[in-house]
Amino acid sequence: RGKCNLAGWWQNELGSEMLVFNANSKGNFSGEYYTAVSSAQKPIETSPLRGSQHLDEDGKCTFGFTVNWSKFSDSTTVFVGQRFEDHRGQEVLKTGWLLRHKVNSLHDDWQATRVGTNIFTRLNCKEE
Ligand SMILES: O=C1C=CC(=NNc2ccccc2C(=O)O)C=C1
Repeated sequence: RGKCNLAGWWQNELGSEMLVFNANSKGNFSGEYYTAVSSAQKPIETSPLRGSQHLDEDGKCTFGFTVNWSKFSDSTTVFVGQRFEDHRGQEVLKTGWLLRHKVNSLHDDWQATRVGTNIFTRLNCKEE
């Protein structure tokens, strides 16, 4: 597992957490996303994520992954980004995302996709 190992626990600035499993030899990985964002205070449930990363050895791999918010709402978020180490050597995932929520008619398609950015940092307190 080279320097670009994304496996483990991450947290974004919204307080959402995700557990990423080890990528296979093709760079494909899966994981579980625990959103801090949900209208109703539903019990924290996990949403599945699936993604793909580059396995370059310099530790600055690019990646993308999709979160299916199946349990919460008929919507999907795709994240795309890159791993960096900051000046303190802390790992950071700089990402952009698109959130698509289901709309009932083609006429509403214009308002169905939101865009934003997220920064994920490692959650060291959690074990595997
Ligand atoms: O039912 C839902 C629907 C959409 C959601 N979007 N979360 C996000 C969308 C973009 C970036 C981060 C998050 C997050 O949850 O951290 C979460 C639960």
